[in-house]
Amino acid sequence: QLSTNFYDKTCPKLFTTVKSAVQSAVSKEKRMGASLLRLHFHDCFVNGCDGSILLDDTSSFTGEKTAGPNSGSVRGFDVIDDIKSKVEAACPGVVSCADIVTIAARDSVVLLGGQGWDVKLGRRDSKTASLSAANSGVIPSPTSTLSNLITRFQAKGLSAKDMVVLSGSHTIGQARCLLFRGRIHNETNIDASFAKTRQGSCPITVGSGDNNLAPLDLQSPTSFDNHYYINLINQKGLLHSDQVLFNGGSTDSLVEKYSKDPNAFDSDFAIAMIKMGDISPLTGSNGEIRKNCRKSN
Ligand code: HEM
Ligand SMILES: [Ca+2]
Repeated sequence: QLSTNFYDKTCPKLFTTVKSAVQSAVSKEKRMGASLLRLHFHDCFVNGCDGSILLDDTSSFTGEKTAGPNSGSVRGFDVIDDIKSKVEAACPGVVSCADIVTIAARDSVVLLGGQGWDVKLGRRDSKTASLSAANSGVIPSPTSTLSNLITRFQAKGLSAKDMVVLSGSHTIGQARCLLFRGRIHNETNIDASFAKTRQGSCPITVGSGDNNLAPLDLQSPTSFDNHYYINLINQKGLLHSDQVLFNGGSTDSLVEKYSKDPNAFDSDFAIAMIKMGDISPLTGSNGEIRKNCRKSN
């Protein structure tokens, strides 16, 4: 029931408003484009794309922000607040926070050199959020096996191919040492000089340098390109969950394809992002249009 023209009459300036706000955020800090893309993923995988991840804790519920996969990790809430206030000024009470996150994710990809796609809109916002839902394992862990990743995505109606192509998001952004320490110190399917370089700012000792950052794509961490797949072929995936996509298993051929064909990556990415954005939206009289993305009306 989502549609690309949902706000054409009610908020004609929506797309230009969001785009210019994302542009100013990304020009201040390129990584923010990655953070906004990831925010959409983590929203959609927990109870659907309903803006639940944006809610602050209240006396009646603890939300998703402090969940394992999100705490100290997801970013971009201030940028969403900024976009929301500009959208509210243009068309008060009309556009959901869930849709703003969807558009901001697309605009981020485009600003960093990706292809873009027509986003479907009409999602409404949840009135609540759940810490336990966000901690229930629906968001895959970076230590996942390949079959685990496939299962997690299948549970959301996404195929193994969608999973491989959406993982290409790791062509931008950063990860913390504590999430790739095991890989760079203990695994053998890793390029030796790459491992050594990463070890330099991520010591083997647990608790030491945990929050030091490294780019998910060593070649071009602020360009949305297909280098992620080329890295995997060269055993330079940063996360365990990255390298499992090219490790002698069923997804090797797709990784090879995207490493050679950036256009196929761009167009399959667009298709998969639209699919991800379709996960269990609230529509009709369900949910609400939040005035403030951090709290229910
Ligand atoms: C396939 C399963 C996936 C796993 C296991 C995974 C895991 C991770 C981890 C561990 C990080 C680093 C977090 C930190 O250091 O705090 C990360 C970052 C990131 N992920 Fe994923 N991810 C997956 C899929 C996706 C998908 C589907 C998207 C988007 C559609 C995505 C977009 C990103 C982006 C853009 C970043 C960098 C964020 C930033 O720099 O702020 N990831 N991911
Ligand atoms: Ca959600």
